[in-house]
This record gives sequence, structure tokens and C-alpha cells, in this order.
Amino acid sequence: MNLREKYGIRNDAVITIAGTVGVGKSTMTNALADALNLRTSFEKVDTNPYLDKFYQDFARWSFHLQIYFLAERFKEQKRMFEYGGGFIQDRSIYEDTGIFAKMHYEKGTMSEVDYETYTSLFDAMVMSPYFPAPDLLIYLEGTFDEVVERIKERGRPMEQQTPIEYWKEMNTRYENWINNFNACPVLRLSISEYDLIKNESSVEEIVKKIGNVLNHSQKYMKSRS
Ligand SMILES: Nc1ncnc2c1ncn2[C@@H]1O[C@H](COP(=O)(O)OP(=O)(O)O)[C@@H](O)[C@H]1O
Ligand SMILES: Nc1ncnc2c1ncn2[C@H]1C[C@H](O)[C@@H](COP(=O)(O)O)O1
Repeated sequence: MNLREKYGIRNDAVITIAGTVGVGKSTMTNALADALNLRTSFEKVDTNPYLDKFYQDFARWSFHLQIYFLAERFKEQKRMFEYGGGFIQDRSIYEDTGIFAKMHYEKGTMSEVDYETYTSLFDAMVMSPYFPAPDLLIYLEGTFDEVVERIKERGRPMEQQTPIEYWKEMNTRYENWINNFNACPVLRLSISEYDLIKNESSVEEIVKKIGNVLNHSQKYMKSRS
């Protein structure tokens, strides 16, 4: 019996991994997809035509970047829908609007009219049938120092040049955002409690927690019967 069956997790489950930049979402996505034998849905960073430019000039590129991310996430959402689920997703669409677009608007690096255009497009897309909420959102949390250390260690040049205040602001926003998030069940994991790199077997503990939350979720149980 594999881990997914052992902990009663369905093969059409959609689990999204949320958390601030560098906290370990991609690493977790890969580890869980392997352990549960589910597909992955990643946000592509290397082929993003706006990301580098955006980090050099937020005000000039923030709208373009948000529209690009929205289009990419919509395509991924459609792909997951067409497969009938069975995915681990690296970052939720809820973070684009709830964290990034909002932060740039409130900090003055996205204009009001651009923000309104973006949010109306977002609302129209997210209310479509391609957007059922995921079965579970796993929120990865770490201290600010741990996260900054990981951003440094990963070494993406555009992120190294970004002032530390940007990551601090994002961290604070994430804490508020997750405390108010209610679109689907949430499992919070502290990154100091596991180490997927040095201790591969720690993934089973996480799968067990996922099974517990999913099997207590009404929506999940209802669609099972
Ligand atoms: N469990 C972990 N223990 C130690 N380092 C980790 C762990 N998960 C991720 N990392 C490291 O932290 C950095 C950021 O991880 P990544 O998965 O790319 O984050 P994200 O997708 O959230 O931006 C990478 O250098 C990665 O190797
Ligand atoms: N919606 C977004 N707006 C601005 N920047 C974003 C958005 N989504 C992702 N990003 C950035 C943050 C990182 O530099 C890369 C990849 O994110 P990561 O958390 O490392 O997977 O894209």
C-alpha cells in the first residue's frame, strides 16, 4: 500500500502549497507529488518574460506581471480541471491577489485603475467553473530570518538585489492573509518541524497530517460519497 492509500487520500485530490517567497513551496510540491504519486503544477520562473524587469522597476511592470501570472495560473487551473484533479500545486492563485497585487497597489507601485482592472478580471476568472477551490491549502511558515536565509541560499539574482524591506512587508502580509483565509481547509506547517532535504522520511509525517485534515473536511467527504 502506498502512502496515499495508507492515509486515505484520494487520487483526484488538489492540494495547493502557499507561503512567502523562498519558504520551500517548490521543494514541498516535489516531495508530496512523489510521495502521493500525484501530478505537479508549478509556476514557471525561468520563462517568465516580466519577472526580471519587474524586480528592476516595480511601478513600470507590476500590472504586466500580474496579468501574466493570472493567465498562467488560469491555464494551469484549466489543465488540472481537465485531468479531473490529482495535483500538488506550487502556490495558490489566492496569493496573487491577496498578497502581491494588493501589496503593490497599497505601496503605490500599481495604479488604482490598473488594480481595479486586475481585480475585476481576477474575480471574473475565479468565479468560473474552472475554479473550484482546492481540497486543501498547505501553508508553509517560517521566521523572517529563516526565509531570508533561504532566499539568499537559492541565489536568484533578481531577488538578491531586492531591499530586505520588501520581504519583511511580504512576511507580515502573509501572516495576516492566512489568519483570514477561508476558501478551503488549511494545514499550517512550520518549516522548522521537518527537513525534506536531509530527512526524506519526514514526508510521511506530513502526509499523515494531510490525511487527517482532508478526512475531516466536509466538502472532501461529500464529494467522495
Ligand atoms: N525543508 C527544507 N530544508 C532546508 N532547505 C530547504 C527546505 N525546503 C527548501 N529549502 C531550500 O530553500 C530554498 C527555497 O526553496 P523553494 O522550494 O525554491 O522555495 P519557494 O518555492 O517557496 O520559493 C531552496 O534553496 C531550497 O533548497
Ligand atoms: N503575483 C505575483 N506578483 C509578483 N511577484 C510574484 C507573483 N507570484 C510570484 N512572484 C514572484 C516571487 C518570486 O520572485 C518568484 C517565484 O515565487 P516563489 O515563491 O519563489 O515560487 O515570482
